[in-house]
Amino acid sequence: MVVNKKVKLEMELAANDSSRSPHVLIFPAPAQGHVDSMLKLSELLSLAGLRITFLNSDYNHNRLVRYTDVQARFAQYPGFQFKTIWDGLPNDHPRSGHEIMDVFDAMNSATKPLLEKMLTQSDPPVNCIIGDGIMGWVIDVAEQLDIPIIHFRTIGASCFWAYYCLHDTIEARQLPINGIEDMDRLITTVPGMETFLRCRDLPSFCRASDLDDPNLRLVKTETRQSPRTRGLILNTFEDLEGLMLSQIHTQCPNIYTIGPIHAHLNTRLGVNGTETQSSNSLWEVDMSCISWLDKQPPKSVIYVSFGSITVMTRCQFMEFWFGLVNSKKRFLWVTRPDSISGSGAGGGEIPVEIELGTKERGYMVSWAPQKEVLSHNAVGGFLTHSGWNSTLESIVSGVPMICWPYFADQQLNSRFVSEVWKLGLDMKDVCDRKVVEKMVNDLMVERREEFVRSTDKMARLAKKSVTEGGSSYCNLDRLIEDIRLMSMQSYGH
Ligand SMILES: O=c1ccn([C@@H]2O[C@H](COP(=O)(O)OP(=O)(O)O[C@H]3O[C@H](CO)[C@@H](O)[C@H](O)[C@H]3O)[C@@H](O)[C@H]2O)c(=O)[nH]1
Ligand SMILES: C[C@H]1CC[C@@H]2C(C(=O)O)=CO[C@@H](O)[C@@H]21
Repeated sequence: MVVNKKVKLEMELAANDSSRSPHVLIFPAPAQGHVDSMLKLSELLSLAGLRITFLNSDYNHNRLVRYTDVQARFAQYPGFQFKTIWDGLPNDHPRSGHEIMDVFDAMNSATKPLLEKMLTQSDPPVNCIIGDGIMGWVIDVAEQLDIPIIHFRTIGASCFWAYYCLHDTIEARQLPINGIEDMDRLITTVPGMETFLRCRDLPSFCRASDLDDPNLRLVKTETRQSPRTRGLILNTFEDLEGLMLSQIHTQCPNIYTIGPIHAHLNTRLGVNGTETQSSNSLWEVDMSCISWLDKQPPKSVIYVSFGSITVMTRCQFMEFWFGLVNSKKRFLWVTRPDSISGSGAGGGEIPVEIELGTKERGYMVSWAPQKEVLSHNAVGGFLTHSGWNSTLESIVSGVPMICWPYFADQQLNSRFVSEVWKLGLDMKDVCDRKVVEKMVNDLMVERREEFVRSTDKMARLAKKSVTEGGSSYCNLDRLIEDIRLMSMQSYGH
């Protein structure tokens, strides 16, 4: 965006006058990975003096205030406020596993009219909306009320691009996938990924045999909405996803890569990554694992966590458990109370060798301070579901990964981790104790040096991007300037 001298002067004046500074509504999809990164964006913009309303679902907000200090933390920003809205689901809906997908239809019908009303009545008026890129319907509301809107998509650029190309992939009849035998076929319709993207690496929704599957339709259609907005914010950095970003650029000319956002926030707050991180968790954080880690030798522990949505069967859980114990490596494992599905969820007999091995070398918690764990000196590997935030947090901490993707973008992220960035191993579509044992040993011992070379390098690049003069640092400054400019144009609205 080109800013002339007069506008620049007005912007500077507005920046010094908080009552004139832009009022931005930030609205994430109601899930941990979205709330966390968009709250971090809110803090970054609050630090720059913008007035922020963070719109959270009632359900998640109750959990956020119960388990964190967000209210006290954000009270230091006079222009910041929380507002809440109904996500359209009953309170007892699980909101985990594949059932999380119910929220998108529910929001479209129940939340949309509530948002319209809230925006119409907002005092001060909202000058700019930063909406979650998976909820395209917010653009309709913004357009109707003539409010500028920017998208924030919380997944990586590579998955965004694969979603964007779904129309072409379907048109070229490369989907649907024809059964298990077809999983290793190369997909050639995503420019930049022709040589390594197999059917099994496509986002999980592409596994549907029916091309009208509502989840496939959701990601395909919503991704194509972003060019309607004033810009696209992505939690990534140039050195990681430059090639895919240049592809996206052909469709969305105004991209702001500002990630890794957790590291970026640390830079702007002037704290280093080793200090205790403030939490935006929707679960109670169990800090006891840090004292346990303090007693373990350097780089000896594999950290195991499958994020906030993954659900697995009891049988899969036991394969992981046996694999970890049999690897003879130390492990710290996050097992959310709602993470085991099906008839075995209530528990069962635990073989004695598993119990003993865990007592000797393992530690389990229901929710960990993940960023702190990953930057702890005792942690040498991460067995992850490849959620985008976890992937970035591991990259910043220089920790190699074993990927066991569950759904959505995770199947694609894990391919990039193993095949493109060489930051670890991909265990997708397999859940077998022998494979777990072997991969843990490969990551922690046999192939350690090779992975550490790449993880160290990428960690350095990630940190560089969020230090003054780095690409993400400059892009955030540009975003702030553009929001000020956009808002000036919409004053009087
Ligand atoms: O014990 C834990 C476990 C996780 N986390 C945090 O929870 C977040 C999890 O986010 P992510 O790794 O992205 O996984 P999901 O919670 O599964 O996130 C959803 O949202 C992401 C962003 O869109 C997508 O990439 C994922 O596929 C999708 O499942 C991370 O910041 C973790 O640090 C903790 O703090 N403690
Ligand atoms: C529940 C998932 C469906 C798609 C969303 C998403 C995206 O923006 O594509 C990423 O992970 C999820 O949390 C959402």
